[in-house]
Amino acid sequence: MYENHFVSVIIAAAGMSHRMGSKINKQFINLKNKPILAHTIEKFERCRFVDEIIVVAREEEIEYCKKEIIKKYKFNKISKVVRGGKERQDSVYNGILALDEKAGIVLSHDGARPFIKIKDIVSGIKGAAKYGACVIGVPVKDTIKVVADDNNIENTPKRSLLWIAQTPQCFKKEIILEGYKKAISDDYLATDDSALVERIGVEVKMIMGSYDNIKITTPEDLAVGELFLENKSIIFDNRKFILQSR
Ligand SMILES: Nc1ccn([C@@H]2O[C@H](COP(=O)(O)OP(=O)(O)OP(=O)(O)O)[C@@H](O)[C@H]2O)c(=O)n1
Ligand SMILES: C[C@](O)(CO)[C@H](O)COP(=O)(O)O
Repeated sequence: MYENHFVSVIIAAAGMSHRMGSKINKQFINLKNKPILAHTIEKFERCRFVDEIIVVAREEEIEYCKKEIIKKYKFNKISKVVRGGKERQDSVYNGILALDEKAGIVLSHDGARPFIKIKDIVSGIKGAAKYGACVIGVPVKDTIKVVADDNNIENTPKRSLLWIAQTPQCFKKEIILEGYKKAISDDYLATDDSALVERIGVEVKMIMGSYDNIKITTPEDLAVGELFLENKSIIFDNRKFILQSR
């Protein structure tokens, strides 16, 4: 609970892992001997404000998920495991339909983002309570180009305005519900939840997160992920910088 809001988290884990090119769902691949999805769920389990976690899994993986992730790692905030849909948006919507009736704040999170920090989850929950809608993200470091089909560069957006949207994306329940209902009635598909809320005219705040909250998408992300879990530190300017603080 956060300030009388019941906090629900939807973890989307029902993708096909096409870009990983793996036979098994990438979320069941081990990083330091623990499946990626277990690393992810653990962060939300350990966040004291989180009341329930709904895992969205592929229908054929629901039983595996219950046995090899939830039971094995003794997670006890999981209220339901529901089946996913064709797109991430369909999967999150199935999670929304399964929310506890007490839900007041709803977070959506990618099962494939295991390095989320608890402090950033807390910022997201507080942001949703304060503003109604917020997204955890980081400013881009590179210059971004808009490129046409023929590879010609069309334009160069001003970098200082560009942020990478990560998850969790955090909303008051009625706001995310309205965004999803409108998207469904308009047959509108987006790659994140915030876009559905932005298009109904609700302001969404961007909240500074952490650069290590990467999405495990392609094989090189696994190597980076293993490195993060080493908890290696680098020292410069008499400051200690820990690659991933847990
Ligand atoms: N129909 C879908 C598609 C994606 N996801 C989840 O949404 C998150 C972000 O998606 P992404 O990294 O793109 O995963 P995949 O869709 O599995 O990857 P790909 O596009 O390479 O197949 C992942 O945790 C993924 O499991 C989901 O629950 N349901
Ligand atoms: C929601 C998301 O993780 C924000 O960066 C991202 O949009 C998911 O997109 P994908 O196409 O499912 O990788």
